[in-house]
Amino acid sequence: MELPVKFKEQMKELLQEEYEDYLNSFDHDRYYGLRVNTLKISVEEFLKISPFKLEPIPWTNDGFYYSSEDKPSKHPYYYAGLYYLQEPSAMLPAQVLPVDENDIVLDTCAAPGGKSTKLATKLNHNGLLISNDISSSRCQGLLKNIELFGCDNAWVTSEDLTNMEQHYPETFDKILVDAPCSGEGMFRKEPDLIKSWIEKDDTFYPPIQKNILNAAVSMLKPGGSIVYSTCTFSIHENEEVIQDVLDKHPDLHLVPINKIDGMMPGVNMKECVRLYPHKIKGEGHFVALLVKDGETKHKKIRLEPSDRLDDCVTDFLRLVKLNKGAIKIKKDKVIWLNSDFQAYKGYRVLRSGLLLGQLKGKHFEPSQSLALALCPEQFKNVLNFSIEDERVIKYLKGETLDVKDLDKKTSGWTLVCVNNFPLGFAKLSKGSLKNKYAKGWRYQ
Ligand SMILES: C[S@@+](CC[C@H](N)C(=O)[O-])C[C@H]1O[C@@H](n2cnc3c(N)ncnc32)[C@H](O)[C@@H]1O
Repeated sequence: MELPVKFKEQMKELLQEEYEDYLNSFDHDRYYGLRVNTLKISVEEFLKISPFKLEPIPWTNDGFYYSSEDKPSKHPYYYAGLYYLQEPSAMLPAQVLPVDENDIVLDTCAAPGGKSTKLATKLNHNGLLISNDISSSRCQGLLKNIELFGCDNAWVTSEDLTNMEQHYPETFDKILVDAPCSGEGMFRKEPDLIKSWIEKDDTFYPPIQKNILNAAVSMLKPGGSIVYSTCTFSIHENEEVIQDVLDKHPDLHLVPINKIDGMMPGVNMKECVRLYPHKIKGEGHFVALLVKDGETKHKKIRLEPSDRLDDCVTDFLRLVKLNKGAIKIKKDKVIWLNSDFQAYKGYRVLRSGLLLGQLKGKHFEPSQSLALALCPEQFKNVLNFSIEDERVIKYLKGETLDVKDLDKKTSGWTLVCVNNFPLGFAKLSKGSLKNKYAKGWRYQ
């Protein structure tokens, strides 16, 4: 891999005698990481059923290295949302943010959802997660990952963060800013980033990062915490951005992040963490944790009453045991809400809570997101395949299946599971399974 001369000079100045070790890290393959979805399964239970050989990632409680020969994205457990595939160093920022279960959390630059899905596991179905990203195309992937993970307490929104600032002063208990950056830390994993690094000089990202972080800080409640992270080494995009926000907000201070073996402090900012590929088993990253002076208070949630529901929705809901919340109709969509968070006019909201399903004329079709947010005990009719059953992949491909050997009696809406983990819905009739697995989610 040919690194740009200017980049090499910068790294030499930054790393001094360690520079050669850094260059040698390019001779080593990148590392592959998987993070267990503790909304669906404990780490302990996952390790018992894991089809892959896993080795713990030292800085997370739920992350593991897997081998490049394994293909976890092709396994039915991936389709059941049991894990997220994430570069190991990228697991650190959300791990560091101290989320409490009833917090209102904002993930400012969230797509495709690596860190949001971790924040959702920390909330454990409580509180509220606002997962936002300026790019509406990247938000489609974010939405799918939020749904696959079975998050029922998340909003997915697509807004320039600096537009949100004036509408939500001191609103969020915890905020993550995983800022857009020049990506120097990912050159080994994604060599294509080198091209865009050459095109943009080092004055491009810092003003964007400073604007995003300062906007985020103004939306943070007193007593709240904020994590700023990038996957780059540039001091202009890391320590200088932190210094700028500290200068502008005297009520903000840095909190030291525990350094595990191989983690380095920030440059003249010992509280922060720098991850280098020659020091740890992962790619390059920077993480800072900041706290705003004061005391956070959780306000009591006042849910609006549910809307009047069509008979077809009421009939379907007799099959489901939902947790406490309000059911709202938005055009043809039926949504379950557990928060009283309000959107301002013009705020682009892709999802506000859990999509239960859609009205199609006089019929109600339950959604893929509902199936993934349930556990089998919450649905009346369940059809469970064993992990070895070849019909699992056929179901994920959208095929109609003969299931007489498993169930001859059930008719109507059925939750299809693998090893008791929901995959999607089907309609059963006399042992024949009419597939309702969402088209855009199918196995390829
Ligand atoms: C490093 S990526 C985020 C990765 C994500 N946090 C994850 O873990 O999967 C940075 C993101 O910032 C978004 N972004 C850039 N400028 C933004 C802005 N002004 N407001 C909100 N999001 C922005 C980009 O679209 C991009 O998806």
